[in-house]
Amino acid sequence: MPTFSVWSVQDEQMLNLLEHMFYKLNLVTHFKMEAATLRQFLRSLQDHYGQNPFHNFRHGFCVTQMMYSLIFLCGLQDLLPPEDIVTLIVAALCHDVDHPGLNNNYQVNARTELASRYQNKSPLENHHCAVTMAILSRTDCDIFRNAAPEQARKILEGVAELILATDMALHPQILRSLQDVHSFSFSQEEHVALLKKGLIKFCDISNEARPVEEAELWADALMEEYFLQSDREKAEGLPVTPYMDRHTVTKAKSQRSFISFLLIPLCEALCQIFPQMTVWMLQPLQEARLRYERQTTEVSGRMGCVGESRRGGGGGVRHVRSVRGGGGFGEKSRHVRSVQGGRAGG
Ligand SMILES: Nc1nc2c(ncn2[C@@H]2O[C@H](COP(=O)(O)O)[C@@H](O)[C@H]2O)c(=O)[nH]1
Repeated sequence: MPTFSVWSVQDEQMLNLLEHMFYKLNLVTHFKMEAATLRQFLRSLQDHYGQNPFHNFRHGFCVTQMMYSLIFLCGLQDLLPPEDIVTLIVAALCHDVDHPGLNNNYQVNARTELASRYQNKSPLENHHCAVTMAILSRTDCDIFRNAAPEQARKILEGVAELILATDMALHPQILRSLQDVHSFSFSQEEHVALLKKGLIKFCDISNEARPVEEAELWADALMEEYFLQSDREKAEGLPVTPYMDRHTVTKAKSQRSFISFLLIPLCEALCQIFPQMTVWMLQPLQEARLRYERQTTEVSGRMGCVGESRRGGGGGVRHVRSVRGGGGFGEKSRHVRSVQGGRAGG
């Protein structure tokens, strides 16, 4: 369940729990996976995840654990074939493998080798796919080695498609398509394809649906990674990603707008298909939004000015201006633009 404590498990335990998920979902039997190969696949993934504050193996584990919870909560095993279930789990597990802790924005602006390799198009997500496929192509890690070749090919294709869908630059487009589906049908291929993208995206960004102590740790880790990136952008004379600047950004405001404008709308679209997500996912998100709203107004009140700031005084005003933009819906449009927008997200 989403209330499971993902921060209390040790590295080795994560491997055991992941293994358990494959067994419990009947994937080992269905795809004739060999126990040693599954273990080696998981260990190799763990080795290939970076040691970043946020984008590390625990994040991969956490996203997979959320997917596992949703599979049970939504009864997906009765609605989708095992090929789709394994695709969802493997994609969740691999979706950020070998993340360098610097997002697509940085890759493009710094003209990194990854950006040029993928012509600035979702460089990180393309890289996560490439590393995933390289690991799965090793005989000792090929968990689909005993599956029918055509079946294995389709699964890998599906995994790649889902990993690519986690580029936040695609968020508005995927969300809109989900919102536009009015009578969802499991017999319509396009509906199911869209649902799978919606599910992995939700799992990827769903930390705030977790209990507050768990969610806060994730938000802190993300802020730390963001601040390290913007420090580096400054040091290298690159454009500073506005929502990563330690001198203007606060966790409460960042989370409040992320939850309001990106996470809740996605969750609501999924709740249309699975109303059982309302109590377990949407309600905790609404509570988290309220908590952050309270935090931002409390700080504003204490400071006796309109905006919250890490620096106070002039920094507060500057932050209000830079986040709100000036227009009535400035905060929303600015956040969506800067997190996803025309520029690379990741
Ligand atoms: N401000 C917040 N941003 C978040 C949060 N959770 C996720 N994110 C952003 O989304 C992407 C997801 O992409 P991935 O690289 O993890 O696949 C992530 O990088 C963040 O930028 C959140 O709680 N708050």
